[in-house]
Amino acid sequence: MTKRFAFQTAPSPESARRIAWLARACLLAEVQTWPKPGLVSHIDQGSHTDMTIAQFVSSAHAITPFFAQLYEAGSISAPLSRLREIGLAAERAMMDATGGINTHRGAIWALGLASAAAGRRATLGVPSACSDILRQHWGTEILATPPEEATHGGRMRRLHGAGGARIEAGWGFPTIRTVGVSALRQGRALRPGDPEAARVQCCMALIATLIDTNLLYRGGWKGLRFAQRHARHFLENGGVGQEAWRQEAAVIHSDFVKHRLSPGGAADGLALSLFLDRLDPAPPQQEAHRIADRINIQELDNGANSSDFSRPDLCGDDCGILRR
Ligand SMILES: CC(C)(COP(=O)(O)OP(=O)(O)OC[C@H]1O[C@@H](n2cnc3c(N)ncnc32)[C@H](O)[C@@H]1O)[C@@H](O)C(=O)NCCC(=O)NCCS
Ligand SMILES: Nc1ncnc2c1ncn2[C@@H]1O[C@H](COP(=O)(O)OP(=O)(O)OP(=O)(O)O)[C@@H](O)[C@H]1O
Repeated sequence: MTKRFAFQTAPSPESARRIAWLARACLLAEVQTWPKPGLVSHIDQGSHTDMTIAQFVSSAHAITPFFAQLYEAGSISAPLSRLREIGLAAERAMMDATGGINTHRGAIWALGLASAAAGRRATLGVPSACSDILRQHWGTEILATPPEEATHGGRMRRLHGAGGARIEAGWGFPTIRTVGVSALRQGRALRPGDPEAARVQCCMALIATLIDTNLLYRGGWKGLRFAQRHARHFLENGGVGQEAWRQEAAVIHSDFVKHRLSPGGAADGLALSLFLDRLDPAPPQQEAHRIADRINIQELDNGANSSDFSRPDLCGDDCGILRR
């Protein structure tokens, strides 16, 4: 008999809010990670002259309610066209919050679809991974959607045949699941008690593996290979298990900045890895390194039970992501 989750009917608005808080916590944890090669953080702007951490924080807060909407839409099996409407509204909120800077477009897409899948799973009451639910319910529609013409990703698809964020989502995030989430858990095992180190390990593993359309756009194949080689070298030398891991990662960060390289796909992948790590069950052999298989209601509440997503008194880490 199939093992069932606690709720098998329509999930509650409270569950939708918790998913949204979790998504926001993952976005804030991503940006508050240093050194991430070429990327914006609380320490510096990386390879970006037009983005600061303040914009990422404002953007994360502005888009939070849309993850709840996507969860609710997923719970009633809304078609991709409906998810798209909500996703585009989230993009507009992001642009309003940042003064027209694209901070989280890829993240809205990835965490948004994962939120919808979590809603669908809650209604079905099955123990499947959200990424499997995404692939089974919306994968075909996602893969059939023509690539955007005007975006960097669309151009990279035409020029280089790179699949980018759309293909990764359509297949149920295979790279994020197999590389990102595993590296996060490996990082925790290498440096227990240092969650930032685990996030750096995850980011490096994704840079080493993804065909990141941001890297391709800014650096062409040469830039992408340069980035992958440096990240691979870091991991082969022991990753965050090295004594001087932070200094090593900082040198790579400076090299990326020198070449204006920015692995935005890996940044989004880090946020999504944190999200899926909390939502999807771990393979049995990794169980020992897991803190929670599913959302821990107590921890998520963390003193915040308001339905107002914009409350300034909430630090944003309602899920304890930064402490794990
Ligand atoms: C598909 C999206 C990502 C736009 O397509 P685009 O061609 O611009 O994708 P592109 O490959 O450039 O990626 C956009 C962002 O994804 C990230 N990314 C880049 N490469 C990768 C990769 N290999 N894997 C995962 N993410 C990646 C980067 O942050 C990048 O900036 C998406 O923004 C979109 O279609 N939005 C419309 C709203 C929608 O349909 N939403 C659905 C529900 S949320
Ligand atoms: N911490 C981060 N630092 C930088 N980029 C990030 C970070 N987190 C996510 N990203 C992603 O990287 C992308 C930004 O990259 P980039 O600035 O190259 O794209 P763009 O704004 O589309 O292009 P450009 O600024 O070159 O015109 C965003 O889509 C965002 O999703």
